[in-house]
Amino acid sequence: MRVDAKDMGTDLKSVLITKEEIDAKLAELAAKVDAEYAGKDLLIVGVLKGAVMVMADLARALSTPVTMDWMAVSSYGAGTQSSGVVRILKDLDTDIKGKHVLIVEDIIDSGLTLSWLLSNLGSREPASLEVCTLLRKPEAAKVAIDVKWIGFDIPNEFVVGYGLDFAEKYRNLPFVGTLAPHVYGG
Ligand SMILES: O=P(O)(O)OC[C@H]1O[C@H](OP(=O)(O)OP(=O)(O)O)[C@H](O)[C@@H]1O
Ligand SMILES: Nc1nc2[nH]cnc2c(=O)[nH]1
Ligand SMILES: [Mg+2]
Repeated sequence: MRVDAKDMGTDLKSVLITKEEIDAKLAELAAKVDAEYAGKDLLIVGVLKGAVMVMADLARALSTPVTMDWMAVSSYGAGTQSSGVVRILKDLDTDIKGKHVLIVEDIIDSGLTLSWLLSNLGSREPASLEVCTLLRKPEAAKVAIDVKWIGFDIPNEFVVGYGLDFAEKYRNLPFVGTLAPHVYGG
């Protein structure tokens, strides 16, 4: 069965990226990651909770054997504005010193979460540290963070689905969509 915007009642405004487009993009990204880490041990680190779907599908699209770990962070801010102050809610289970580490994210928006993660994980002396994100918004393209693999550059709209939530809902949609204004009080 195929879920589309109509199955969401009136909550969704549109489907921005279909499941088929996500699958094709992840296959493309996985081939690049495979090529980069051929013959190396790779640890992929997912940032909870949004990156759960990307981690699960990217990992299965890879030919490279990987180990997987997770971090959960919360960023403080006033209202919807992120301040860049980040707190670790769940740290990695493993020591990454000397390991090849790939951070996997669902979305980079202001880039503050990722900047903080790169500096935090970078200080643990991994052999290498790179980032793969499914989505990137225009704000992030302006900040100087080195993101090696990007799935889709998307417009500055609030998106949900495929791991991304609004008030913890919509994470299990198989596609990425935009919300109708009435859902978020717009
Ligand atoms: O570039 P930024 O402006 O920092 O925003 C991106 C981050 O925000 C979202 O996570 P969130 O903190 O909402 O938690 P979640 O993954 O549990 O939904 C998303 O999954 C990224 O981790
Ligand atoms: N769900 C969701 N979370 C975000 N965090 C930063 N940008 C977004 C977005 O567009 N959607
Ligand atoms: Mg997240």
